Amino acid sequence: MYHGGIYAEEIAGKAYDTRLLTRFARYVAPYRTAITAVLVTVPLVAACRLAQPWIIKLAIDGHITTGRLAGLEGIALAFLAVLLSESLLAFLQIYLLQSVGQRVMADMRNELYRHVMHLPVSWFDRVPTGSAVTRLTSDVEVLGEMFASGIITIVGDVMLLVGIISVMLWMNLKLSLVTFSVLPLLLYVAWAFRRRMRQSFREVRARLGRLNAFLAESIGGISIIQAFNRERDEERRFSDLNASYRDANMPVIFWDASLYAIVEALSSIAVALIIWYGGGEIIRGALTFGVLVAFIQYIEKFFTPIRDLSAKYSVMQGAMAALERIFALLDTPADKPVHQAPVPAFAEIDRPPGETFGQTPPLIEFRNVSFAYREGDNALEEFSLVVRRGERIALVGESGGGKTTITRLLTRLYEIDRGSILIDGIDVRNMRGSDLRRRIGIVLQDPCLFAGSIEFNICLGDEEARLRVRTAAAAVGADRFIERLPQGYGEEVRERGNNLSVGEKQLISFARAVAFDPEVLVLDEATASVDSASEQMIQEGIRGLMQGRTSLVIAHRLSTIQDADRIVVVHRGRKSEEGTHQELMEAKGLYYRLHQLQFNGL
Ligand SMILES: Nc1ncnc2c1ncn2[C@@H]1O[C@H](COP(=O)(O)OP(=O)(O)OP(=O)(O)O)[C@@H](O)[C@H]1O
Repeated sequence: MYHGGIYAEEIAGKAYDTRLLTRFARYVAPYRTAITAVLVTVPLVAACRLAQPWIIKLAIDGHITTGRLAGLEGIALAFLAVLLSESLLAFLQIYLLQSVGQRVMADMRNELYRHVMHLPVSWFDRVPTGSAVTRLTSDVEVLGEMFASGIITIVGDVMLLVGIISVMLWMNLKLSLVTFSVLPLLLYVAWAFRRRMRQSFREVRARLGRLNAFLAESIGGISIIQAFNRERDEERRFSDLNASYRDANMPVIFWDASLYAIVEALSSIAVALIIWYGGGEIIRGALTFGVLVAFIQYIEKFFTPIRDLSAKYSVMQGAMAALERIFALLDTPADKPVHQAPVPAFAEIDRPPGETFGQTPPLIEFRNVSFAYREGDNALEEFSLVVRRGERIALVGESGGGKTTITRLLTRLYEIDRGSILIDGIDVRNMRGSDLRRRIGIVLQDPCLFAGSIEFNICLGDEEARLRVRTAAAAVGADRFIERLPQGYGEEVRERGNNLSVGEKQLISFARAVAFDPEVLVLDEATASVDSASEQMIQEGIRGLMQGRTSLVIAHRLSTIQDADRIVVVHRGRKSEEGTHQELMEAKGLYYRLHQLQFNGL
């Protein structure tokens, strides 16, 4: 009797919204045959339920009280047939409804996942991961609940209620009015209690959210918790949150149980009224015994759907809220559009006098690029950089200077606000995201590994890259450790690569970049310190990685970039210096100071 469940959050809105349901109908349309079959069963089930008390009335008035045995078996058989038909039809209805529900949910999850995969990275900055996961899981689940106990069953309940009221009125007007005298109270109780429960549900939902967030964080950070002996403390905090969640559930249980009890009591009162009034009528000869029994049965069939209607209404409200959120997510524009309006091409850009590149444009050019993650807080300001084919460029500077931002803009994970970024003289906004990213390989600071084999982690399922897995691993020197593993390239990587060392994870991510054979390589050097043997292994890997490629390296250890073609110092979103190691050391500027700091601790 715990209707509405944890999905009853944010229930305030409509229980029926034509716009949302029309759009939702598109997902149900492929299963229209099953839905039509369900729609046929709905009135039939209602008719079976309606017929049972009527058949009992016929048996009592026509045979039992008159002592006429002939024909009684026929009536008993008819009763049995109606009961069996009802069971069979109800089975069909529930089975079909729920299986369509599961199929629709699976389709929606697929569509949502496909969509989320193409959303711009900036969207994930705004929306917490947990919220995106909720859309794909519990929000979709609510729609399943709508199938199981919403929409169509409501239609069946309403049909049954209208049927019962009509039959009662037709059988005996006065007796019906006596029965219906408890109705206003029943309706009031059902709605008032349901409203209280909704308020309590909201609290339950909020506290469950807090509990889940805490769990995710503490399980994710278990090694830190254990390393700092925080287990006891964490247990206490969890226990408090758990108790608060338990307590929030108490009012819900109270109102639910009360509603159940009160509806039962009211239905008993209605039966008592019928026995009292109907009994008198029978004695006076104004009513038959069969009608009285039928009335008592109808009352039982009448109260249950009324009690459940309010719960079903909550399910519908929850479903409308879920649909609203799901469609809002689907309407978030995916991947950045390829700009149709002319973005200035290489030849059209105003250049300062004296600057020429001849006929061939450089491979990469940042031209006066400005960008802000948050309005008014520029992470990059008027940044310009030219990278020629085959060059090895190092980006250095203090933390938070904007180095990573430069690489994100180049791969169009974020859109620039002003200026332009050109590749081979073509503005990246005129290129398709997928084409652009095929040309640029990226190695992130934190090597991201997925559950699957080492081979899968190198090629990520791409067929072309799969052919290059072994040569790529060999190029970065990852083959040595992979071949020592019991399963070699088939060795399973556990969650986030927990069974591999930091250096090994790095090498796999290098091999991945090589396997995709990009023209340009962007490498965000890891800041994590590894022992000197691993360090040497990684440096060798990096050399293999950059072999014959144009590269842009974000360097945290200046020792690794002294032979770069050019070093660019990024400071507070601007380019503050540019030159070779030798030139910058001689200039005695920011680079020189960073160098002194790292090597001499000055
Ligand atoms: N997703 C984001 N949303 C909002 N602000 C961000 C985001 N990513 C970075 N920033 C901010 O932008 C600025 C530049 O960050 P960026 O990551 O480019 O620096 P960085 O030079 O790469 O630093 P590090 O060397 O520590 O990696 C910082 O002030 C940072 O706080």
